[in-house]
Amino acid sequence: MLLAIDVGNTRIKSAVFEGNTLLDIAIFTKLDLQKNIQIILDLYPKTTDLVVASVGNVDERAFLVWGKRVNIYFVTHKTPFPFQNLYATPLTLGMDRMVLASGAVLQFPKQNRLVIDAGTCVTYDFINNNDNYLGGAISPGIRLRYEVLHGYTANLPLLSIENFEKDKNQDLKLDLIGNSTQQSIHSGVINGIVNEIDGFINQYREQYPKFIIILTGGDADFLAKRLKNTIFANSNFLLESLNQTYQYKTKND
Ligand SMILES: Nc1ncnc2c1ncn2[C@@H]1O[C@H](COP(=O)(O)OP(=O)(O)O)[C@@H](O)[C@H]1O
Ligand SMILES: CC(C)(COP(=O)(O)O)[C@@H](O)C(=O)NCCC(=O)O
Ligand SMILES: [K+]
Repeated sequence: MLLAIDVGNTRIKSAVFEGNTLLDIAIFTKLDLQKNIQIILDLYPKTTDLVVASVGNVDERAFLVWGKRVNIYFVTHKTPFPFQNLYATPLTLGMDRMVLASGAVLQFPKQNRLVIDAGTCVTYDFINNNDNYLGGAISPGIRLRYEVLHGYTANLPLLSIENFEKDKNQDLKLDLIGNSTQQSIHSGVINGIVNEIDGFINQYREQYPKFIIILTGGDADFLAKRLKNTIFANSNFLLESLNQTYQYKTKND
């Protein structure tokens, strides 16, 4: 059994795998890291490997306490990946984006792929049908958008997706024309991000008529329902990709 750990900028996501089968998931913050890993390893004593990919500021040493019990592997730029990295600054490419690209290549062979990860940031990653990683884009995620509007102005309140869902009584429809400060902010953040993602997809389509789209990250389900483009959301894609990247590395070392 393998425990995959994805350290993002907001949360830590972890999953236990038996081969390719995902058995369990746990999401927690950095403060609860030690406690939660201990709980998972006690629940799944057959875990032999712990694989970590991080873009957050968690010290690698936090994991080493389990070094006697399991093999610990940190995914790095030296890890073998199933694609050629054409990013002009490959060493600054986020480890999460590399793992997503890896999962896209391993799960969807021989096609153009666009991976959209809506987490702290929204990241776009494009890997073409020759398995060349080309790059993509980075923009602020939903929570970040709400927070900067409040943090960098004198008069805007701090709102969130939770206010939005409560205010709108889970209604999927969001007014284009916000008729209050609150509704204007929700329109700007939610309509803004939805239009951004649909707009990106449409622009990619002008250059690449055919590609598959993978939408993942903490806001994937929320966004998938609202996009004009039909997209299958898989919140676990990064964790699944981490498991597959480790299997690929084991075969190619
Ligand atoms: N319980 C939660 N705590 C924090 N963010 C959440 C939660 N549920 C959903 N989200 C959304 O998920 C996003 C963070 O996604 P996530 O994939 O965990 O980010 P990261 O990988 O950058 O840590 C936030 O923008 C927020 O809107
Ligand atoms: C862009 C990111 C901050 C996204 O982080 P996340 O939203 O997944 O927490 C991360 O992938 C990162 O630190 N990247 C380094 C820069 C780059 O990928 O070019
Ligand atoms: K992201």
